[in-house]
Amino acid sequence: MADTTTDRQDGPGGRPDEAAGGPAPAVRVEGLWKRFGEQIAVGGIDLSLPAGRFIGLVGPNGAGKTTTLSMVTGLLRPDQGTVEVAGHDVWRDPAAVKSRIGVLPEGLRLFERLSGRELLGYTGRLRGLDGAETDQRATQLLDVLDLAGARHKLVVDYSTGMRKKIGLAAALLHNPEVLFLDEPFEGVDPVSAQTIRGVLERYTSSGATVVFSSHVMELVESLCDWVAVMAAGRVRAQGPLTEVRGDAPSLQSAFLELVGARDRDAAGSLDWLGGSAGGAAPRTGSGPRTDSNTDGGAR
Ligand SMILES: Nc1ncnc2c1ncn2[C@@H]1O[C@H](COP(=O)(O)OP(=O)(O)OP(=O)(O)O)[C@@H](O)[C@H]1O
Repeated sequence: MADTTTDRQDGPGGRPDEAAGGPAPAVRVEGLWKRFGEQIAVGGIDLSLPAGRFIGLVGPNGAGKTTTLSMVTGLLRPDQGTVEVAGHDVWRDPAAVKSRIGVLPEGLRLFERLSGRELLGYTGRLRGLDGAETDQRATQLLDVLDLAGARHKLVVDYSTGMRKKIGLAAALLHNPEVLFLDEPFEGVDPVSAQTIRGVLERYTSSGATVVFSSHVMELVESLCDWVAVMAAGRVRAQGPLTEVRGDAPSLQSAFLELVGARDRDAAGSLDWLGGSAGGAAPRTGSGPRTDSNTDGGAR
């Protein structure tokens, strides 16, 4: 399992000078801590995420991904540690960082009473873009993200997937250097997921950086060329995808091993759940069920 940031693998957005130690990392985190009462959400992590990559931040529920992304993007103050994004200290120079990043946070809050088009117009003004530029970019983003037909609909009436897409459009409008996405594909149908994917690939191919969190290993494996694995508030591995995966048959297997979940057979104890093994007889009537199955049928 690797912890390297310099050994470039082929993938979208590759920069040849990186291997020579060229550009600064997109994100550098040192000794980052966050506690909520007794709970250590993030326990002193170091991260160095290279620029120009498609980076996946993965980990089981409660691993500390959202807390980390919130601290990295200036939404949550760390207890300890430093964060630099695009060479600027997030907590000492927040304006410099915020002008260079786009964020699609978890539990995205939007201005619900604006239409999608108005939301982008407002975002453009907040970002200091001139009207004509905002108009052009907004029209293109709405079109590419298949929201043109819903541009006059109020955001409050958007579906989950539409909200993700308008949030992504708002995060991309000012063409940030680094884009942070917390679970961007959650609740998104396969067609919209493909659209989002295309937009992100286009974005990284011009040298920009995407950092996104996800639980879906297949997705991370197919999209990312660099991954960081978190569990219980710590970073278990970080590096090029191929190195983190190592000899494992898939990122999923490597992930289960890294987070220590391989031997868990929690479902085995639920022997009352579902049918019996070997194709249970369908339940009929209201009589008692006979469970001859003793190995759980869940494996
Ligand atoms: N505001 C909060 N108050 C108290 N505890 C919190 C708070 N935010 C997060 N935590 C705790 O910190 C830990 C890390 O949570 P976090 O949301 O960062 O994990 P995650 O990896 O994003 O999880 P998931 O994949 O389920 O979204 C969890 O134990 C969580 O309960």
